[in-house]
Amino acid sequence: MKNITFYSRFETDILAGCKTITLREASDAQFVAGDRIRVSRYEDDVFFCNIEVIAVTPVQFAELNQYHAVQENMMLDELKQVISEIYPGLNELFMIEFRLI
Ligand SMILES: CC(=O)Nc1ccn([C@H]2C[C@H](O)[C@@H](CO)O2)c(=O)n1
Repeated sequence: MKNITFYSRFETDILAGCKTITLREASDAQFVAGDRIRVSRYEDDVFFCNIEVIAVTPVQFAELNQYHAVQENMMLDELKQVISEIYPGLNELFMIEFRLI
């Protein structure tokens, strides 16, 4: 089974179903609809759930909007700040939509 990691601070939101997308660089978005993925914490690699990919869609940083913020359970300014810190200067992102399984 494929694997993806999330920073541990997002674990609670994912398990609660409040965070239903993640925005990643191309090398971290090699998934297709229907993939079932093992999810673990980035910091300690502890498994915490499985997800199914609904869709993977290119999105530019400049296009991020309220929809993306709601799906990430963040304010839009906060989301842009988080993305800028993880991927400084990167405009080409991929939105991975997922559901808990
Ligand atoms: C290694 C790595 O990049 N790990 C990541 C990348 C992104 N996230 C989170 C941060 C935001 O909530 C979204 C971005 O859409 O995904 C992460 O947890 N771990």
